[in-house]
Amino acid sequence: MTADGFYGIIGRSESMRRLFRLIGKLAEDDLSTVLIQGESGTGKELVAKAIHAHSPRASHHFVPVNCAAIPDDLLESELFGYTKGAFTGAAGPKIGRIEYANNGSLFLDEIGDMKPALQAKLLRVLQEREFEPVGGLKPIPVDVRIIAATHCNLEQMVTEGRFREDLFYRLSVIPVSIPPLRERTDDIPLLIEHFINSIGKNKKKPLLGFDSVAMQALSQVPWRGNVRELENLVQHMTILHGGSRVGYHDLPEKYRVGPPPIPLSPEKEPLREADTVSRSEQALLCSSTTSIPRESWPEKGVDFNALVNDFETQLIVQALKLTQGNKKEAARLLNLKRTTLLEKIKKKELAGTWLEEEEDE
Ligand SMILES: Nc1ncnc2c1ncn2[C@@H]1O[C@H](COP(=O)(O)OP(=O)(O)OP(=O)(O)O)[C@@H](O)[C@H]1O
Repeated sequence: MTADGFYGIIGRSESMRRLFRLIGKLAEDDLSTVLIQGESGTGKELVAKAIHAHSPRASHHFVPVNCAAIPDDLLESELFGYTKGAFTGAAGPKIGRIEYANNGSLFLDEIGDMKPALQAKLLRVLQEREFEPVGGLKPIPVDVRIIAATHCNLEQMVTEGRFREDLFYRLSVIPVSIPPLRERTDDIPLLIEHFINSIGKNKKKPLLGFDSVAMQALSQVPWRGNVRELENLVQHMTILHGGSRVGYHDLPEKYRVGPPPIPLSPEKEPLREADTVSRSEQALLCSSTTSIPRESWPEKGVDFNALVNDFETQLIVQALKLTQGNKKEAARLLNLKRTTLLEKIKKKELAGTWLEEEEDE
């Protein structure tokens, strides 16, 4: 496990750290079947690959099969293979993916889409550790670890009679659940940095980053497509804004949720990853102006000046919003001299587009 992830799975949030520890444990018992559950784009295939790579099976094949992408009538021969003459067109025998995965791992993605007849055949592989190819009579022994994944609620499908109960229990010996991205927004800055580097590697003008206002907005997005959606956004922004830094107004409309968030700080330099983490920790502190719970204090302490500066910025922006940009009135609300307020606005470079649009007294 590195500071930022595990086998290429990026994440530092508590839920992801728990997941990495679980994957580590799974390596100790490399026969048990694993069922990975998570919304689309949460990284189920990455997790399956990490389980394989961390296990004693790592030097053998990791064989992925997407049960939803292969037509029903082909899936059986893809998985189990066939003998010569098994059906019209079977001019010779063909090894199936189960046999190809012998001593390694078979990753059955979208297992919820598997038809009942095949579910029964798969159950046999799990119970007997052998199978018959299509058209074959002789069972072939196989030593394969099955890792299944689904975005469906398989338990519910069992209740509705759409998935075999016995197979469900066989598969879910070790259930692994990947949380959706909206429940681990702490990981967003780290993931963005990772994608900026990987997408920008071969680009003349890689993206320089996202400013703190854009980053704040992204932490409020529901991310229905999870990490895949975030990766696509970084790709999209690299094409449009390569060589510069993405601001709130550069984001596609669906990511500009609500009014422009109040900037955490007016700094202009690119947001480094380490800063990003402390900024989010600091934002948490900023939201509580009177008392700060003990557990919210970052281990390495806080940047007092930056926090006070951020809070001052928030107050000024709020006053300006309340007064529709009337600086005289905002100064009155803040009990500041008008000239003091003007100086602060200038120093903080707060004249963002939304402020400029407002009427100056
Ligand atoms: N934690 C992560 N760190 C780095 N990249 C990630 C992470 N999670 C997902 N990705 C990337 O997001 C994309 C989608 O991941 P993956 O295919 O593993 O998701 P999935 O849950 O299997 O999706 P689906 O259910 O749609 O098949 C991939 O490009 C993957 O590399």
